[in-house]
Amino acid sequence: MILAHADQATRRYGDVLALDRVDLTVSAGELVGLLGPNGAGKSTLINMLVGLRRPSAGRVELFGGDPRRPASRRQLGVTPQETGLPGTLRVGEVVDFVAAHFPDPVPRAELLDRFGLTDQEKRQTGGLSGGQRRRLAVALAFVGRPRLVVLDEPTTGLDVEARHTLWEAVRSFHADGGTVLLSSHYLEEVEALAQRVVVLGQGRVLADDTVGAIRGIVGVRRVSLTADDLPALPGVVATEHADGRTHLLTTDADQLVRDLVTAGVAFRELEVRPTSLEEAFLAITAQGPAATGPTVTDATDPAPTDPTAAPTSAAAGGRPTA
Ligand SMILES: Nc1ncnc2c1ncn2[C@@H]1O[C@H](COP(=O)(O)OP(=O)(O)OP(=O)(O)O)[C@@H](O)[C@H]1O
Repeated sequence: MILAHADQATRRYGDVLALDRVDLTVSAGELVGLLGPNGAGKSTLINMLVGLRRPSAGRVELFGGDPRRPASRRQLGVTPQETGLPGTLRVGEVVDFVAAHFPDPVPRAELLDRFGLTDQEKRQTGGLSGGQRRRLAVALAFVGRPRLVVLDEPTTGLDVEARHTLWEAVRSFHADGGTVLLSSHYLEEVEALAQRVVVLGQGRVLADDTVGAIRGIVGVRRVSLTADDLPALPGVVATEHADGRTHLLTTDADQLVRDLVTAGVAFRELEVRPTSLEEAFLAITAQGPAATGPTVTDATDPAPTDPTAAPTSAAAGGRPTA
């Protein structure tokens, strides 16, 4: 059963094309990670799916209806990127206030325990730390026993322990049959939680598949070496320089090494290793519509334009992204 659906959803803010014909389907029981750099369109997509924004073109559906209708949102729990809490209310009171809107809410003590907030129950929310406030905002998405929870960067500002507590809560919700869509900058978060990852870049879906499949399809390798001078080399997705070493990201490490030898490069300490999901993700993003990898430094080669190049086929190899 499809719980949330975007069909060619497009959103403009004035001249800014924030989302460009995005297709996304979230089915019951899935835990989907939405990954993308700043400004990729994650919040815009989430806000449209939960009824906070209207698409400029295309269609969005929640539980088979218009997300802007309250009836469509009854079984939804949301934590937007930014939330305001009434500063003078105590944590327990805020939970009770939200719980009062639902027929069968999670008991206060159980919810606070699940999110590591038991010790804060009697404190006014205005006196909480940023991380505690964030945890409370996320906890509130679960209070009404929703079928679908949508979390926009839920762990921003949380320390490692708080992040792990929150992951456990999300996992247990999912294990009990809940459906989750969460956006994140943290790749380890998506790897730790999600079965499926949708990569957004510049308002487009660049890839939609399992974490493993995306890494496999992209197949980016990191070729590290020390060399005084490097010519332009084909097949290099991105180049980084650090501590006197050059790191070349490529989808064909064997060919790159052959090219280095053919070009007569006097390299030392050559090392080839697989990349993390983060590097694979950056490689996909770097080859999005305008080829602007967010943290890839000093890309010396233009992104390949060959439509069969690996990152493009990452999109084609996954679920339909056109
Ligand atoms: N209300 C708005 N008015 C004008 N432009 C907007 C508005 N909201 C978002 N945008 C623009 O739309 C694009 C997508 O923004 P969005 O917040 O959806 O990205 P994001 O992937 O959630 O980014 P981040 O990771 O930084 O939260 C950006 O270029 C942003 O500047």
